[in-house]
Amino acid sequence: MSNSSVPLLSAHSITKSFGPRTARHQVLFDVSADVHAGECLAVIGGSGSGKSTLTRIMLGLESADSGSVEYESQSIVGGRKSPGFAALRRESGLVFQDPFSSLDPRWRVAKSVAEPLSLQRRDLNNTDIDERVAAALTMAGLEPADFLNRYPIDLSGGQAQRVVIARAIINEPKVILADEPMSAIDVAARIQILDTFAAIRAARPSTAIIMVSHDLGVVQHIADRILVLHDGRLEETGSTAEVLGNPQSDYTRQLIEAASL
Ligand SMILES: Nc1ncnc2c1ncn2[C@@H]1O[C@H](COP(=O)(O)OP(=O)(O)OP(=O)(O)O)[C@@H](O)[C@H]1O
Repeated sequence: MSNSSVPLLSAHSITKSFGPRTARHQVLFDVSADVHAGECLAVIGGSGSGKSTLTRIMLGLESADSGSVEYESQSIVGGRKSPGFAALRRESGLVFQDPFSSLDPRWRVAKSVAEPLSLQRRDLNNTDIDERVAAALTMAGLEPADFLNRYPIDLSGGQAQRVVIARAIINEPKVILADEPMSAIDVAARIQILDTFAAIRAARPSTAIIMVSHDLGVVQHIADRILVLHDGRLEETGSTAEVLGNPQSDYTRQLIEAASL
């Protein structure tokens, strides 16, 4: 983990509501969060506690009602007009729960993985792109020769998620959001997804990962720090050892007990 005290990505006092003006439903209440280069931050909490909403706001995929978000000390609030937004878009990778909804069923794996690179790096020729696609697939634990020409329909859920991860890392992002990346994958294949994140961290130690997860076993394995959300409020945050070993709130204790760690 980086020693830098300036976070790579930080959100301050975020509030967010959904629904029409007459029936607003507030889902985040003054939540602050940050992640440093090289750090894996896990965001945990019960269903509907606001984990996805908070992390989507941090990655500029959703706007907050109030509060601020900064990427490399530059605001991303206001979308494309803000100074940090384009850099964050360019330098982030996204992995969601259902890999098949992230892949175009008409595209072979090679094209899906290459697309973000082809869009951003017009200077690269096809040989460079092919090499980087092969390297990303290999980092994701997939043998390029076996997978480059497959369509999504020819992939298991775990393989499809590793293709999505290869696509997410092809541009060497500084930050990766992984929102429940294992919950739609069968248990036997989850370890390979975890191994993929471990390989990314080993190969690119300055990459920050924000992982939303219900699975405290996974969190215990991969996270440096944990942020606990409870009904849209920050319950506690601390190192993985502190939060899991010595939780400060009853709510966190209940989550840990339910996970039988
Ligand atoms: N686009 C939306 N429109 C309306 N309500 C939304 C929207 N997105 C999220 N919500 C609501 O906001 C609340 C928080 O949702 P969010 O997905 O952030 O929680 P979560 O902690 O990630 O939940 P889960 O673990 O079940 O995925 C929920 O009540 C959800 O129904």
